[in-house]
Amino acid sequence: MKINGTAYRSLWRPTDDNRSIRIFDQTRFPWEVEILALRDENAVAHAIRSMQVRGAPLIGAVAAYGLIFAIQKDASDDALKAAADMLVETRPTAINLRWAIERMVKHLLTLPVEERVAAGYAEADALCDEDVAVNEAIGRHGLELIRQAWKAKGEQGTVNVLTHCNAGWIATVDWGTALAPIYMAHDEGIPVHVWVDETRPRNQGSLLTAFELGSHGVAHTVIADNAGGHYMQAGKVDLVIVGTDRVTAQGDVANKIGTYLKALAAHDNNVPFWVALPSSTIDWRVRDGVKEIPIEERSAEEVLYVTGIDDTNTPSRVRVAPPASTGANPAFDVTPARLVTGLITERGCCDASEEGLRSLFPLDSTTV
Ligand SMILES: CSC[C@H]1O[C@H](OP(=O)(O)O)[C@H](O)[C@@H]1O
Repeated sequence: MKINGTAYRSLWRPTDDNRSIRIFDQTRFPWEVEILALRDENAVAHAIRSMQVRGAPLIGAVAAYGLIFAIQKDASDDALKAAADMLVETRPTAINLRWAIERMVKHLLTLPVEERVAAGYAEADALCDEDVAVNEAIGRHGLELIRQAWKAKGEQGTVNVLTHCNAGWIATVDWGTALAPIYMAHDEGIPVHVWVDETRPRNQGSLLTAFELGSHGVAHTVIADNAGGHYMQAGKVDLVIVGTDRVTAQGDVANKIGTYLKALAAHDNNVPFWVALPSSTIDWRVRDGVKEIPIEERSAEEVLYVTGIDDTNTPSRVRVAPPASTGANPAFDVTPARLVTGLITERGCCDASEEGLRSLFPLDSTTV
């Protein structure tokens, strides 16, 4: 997608330095567009932990290259597995990280040591290209939902979509998941408006989703996380589309903290609640998301402080709780499948259930 009229992916290999990758430092958005060069697995691990790079599919893709940076030094089985373990541990909830690393390790272990670096770059490049194609397909399938909402309104007014956190192109290699249908609807001329949950505590909504939508010219309004239910009650939300970090075999959805509360409000107000995901986000090995999905606990400082810029455009960080107060910061929650209208995948839309998922991804077509 574009930033200031220039087309980018959120991750790329520069032609003049092909043993490195480039990413945006997403902690600087929207105030600055800072590009980081990564050429070492420890720098990749730091970028993921510190959320310079974030978003389930994107952290998987970046970690894939981090694995190659490690085996450039030592491509032995033990070194490969040690680097894989280190990178997988950087963030526990998004299954795409583990999926990408396991895909790379499985491929590289079949090869002689001397072939692993070149083959690794080829596999990571392929993984990125696949992510772009998959997300474009998600966009096309999700676009149909927005078209239906537009028709249901007699093609009058606007289609109002609420989204939580950032599941846009900067959360993936390109296009995004939840935002891909919105971009396509906008480009098709459907008047779409997005309610953007600010998404405390790191404000991926107000800082990243609003930045993305504004860059693409999509109408949007930033709202407090707690306002979504109010707008649903007022009939101002036609559908909710969010991303996800892990979907279980029975359709439970892990996503940014606050998603569960949005799903409850949507269910109470009969607002369709859709979750957009590539199949790399399905974890076929777990069923009960509430019991089985590890929820990342991040620093309480992310809750106790807010980061932004002051009126002099100076980056600032202000405390929003008494000095003596402690905080807690679970980064994700799990929405039970019963609250999910459906899943938007690269192969189409399906119910949030094992039957629904298997209708699109039969057992023989997936790695269990
Ligand atoms: C397309 S995956 C986006 C998903 O990842 C985000 O988490 P984080 O910003 O912490 O990496 C959020 O849960 C989004 O829904």
